[in-house]
Amino acid sequence: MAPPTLPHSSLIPSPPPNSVKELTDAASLRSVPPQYATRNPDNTIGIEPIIQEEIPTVDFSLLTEGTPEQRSQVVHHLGKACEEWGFFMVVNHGIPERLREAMLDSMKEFFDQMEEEKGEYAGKHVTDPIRYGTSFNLTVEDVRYWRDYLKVFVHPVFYSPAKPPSFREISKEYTACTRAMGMELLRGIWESLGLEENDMTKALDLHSCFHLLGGNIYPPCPQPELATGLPAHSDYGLLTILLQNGVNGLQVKHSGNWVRVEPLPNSFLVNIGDHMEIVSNGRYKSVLHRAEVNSQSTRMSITSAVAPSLDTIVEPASQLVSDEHPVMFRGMRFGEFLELQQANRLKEKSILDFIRLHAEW
Ligand SMILES: O=C(O)CCC(=O)C(=O)O
Ligand SMILES: [Fe+2]
Repeated sequence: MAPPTLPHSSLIPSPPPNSVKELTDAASLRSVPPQYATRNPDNTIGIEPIIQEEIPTVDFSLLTEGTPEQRSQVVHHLGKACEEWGFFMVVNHGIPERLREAMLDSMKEFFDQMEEEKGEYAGKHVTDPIRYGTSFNLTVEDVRYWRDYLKVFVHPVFYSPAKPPSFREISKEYTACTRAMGMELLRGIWESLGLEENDMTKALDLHSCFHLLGGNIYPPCPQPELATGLPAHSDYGLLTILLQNGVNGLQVKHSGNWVRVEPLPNSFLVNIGDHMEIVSNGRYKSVLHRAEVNSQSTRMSITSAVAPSLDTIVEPASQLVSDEHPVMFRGMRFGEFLELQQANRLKEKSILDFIRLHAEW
């Protein structure tokens, strides 16, 4: 990939910044440093079109408070959204707007701290319960992505950074609400596969489910056409519930095209993760998504990944395996999958492909 043309002063070697925030706060940048130039806008070969399309919407209130007919309709709709998109918007979820705003504000306050303060959590390993960093995994990447992150384990054991002071209480409430929503969605999704709810809780040990709260910040970028917020990847969990700060940038892959996501006000975005693809024996596939950056506004997203317990060996549900649909994946302990995903380059669905036994049907 040809590097972009840079002004002479940018060629003086300097230590790489600790974070994109540090890089962009320090000076008014006119161009992106070479290691962040992950795209070549002149190379149009292989670039897929980006389109606008309506994303499925799920009315959560009908799942929890609807009549039996309404519930079965919404379960059917949910199943279709999982099968055709692996991605949907959730409306009427009942999580107060003040809590969503407070979570975004508190996450912003975390990123606004001095680098030394955040550096306390500069985790080395995926099993560190609080991990602050930049890009995806600097030890295996030779490029940098235009995002900083915070990842916090919030279940089965709840952790929180000590600062900002509001973080603990807000993230506790926020994660309890999103986990409850995630469990309800999982019940509906499981039902849409014709499976018993109890089987799911047992098979995936959901009482001890692994829940990770993530924060992403994508500061304004002087050359957004050269940089990438996050490259195409799937998430490892069962479901990811995403909230953004009103600045768009997420794209999902649908029927071979990239679709720009413009969420409805007050909605959450939900995507299917690799472990749903595994347990459903490939019926509901994890969706590729990526984040682009822009030159105007700081984008932030908060992710809640709900996953099996770390010690569960996840394999396809036996009820979904038949002569016609042979077993698609070998079983793997969820914790091991997580370590593999986090220790390698972020590249599409490469970790899922590692345990795949057959080509997709
Ligand atoms: O910021 C976004 O919209 C996407 C974030 C994401 O895909 C992730 O954290 O895995
Ligand atoms: Fe993701």
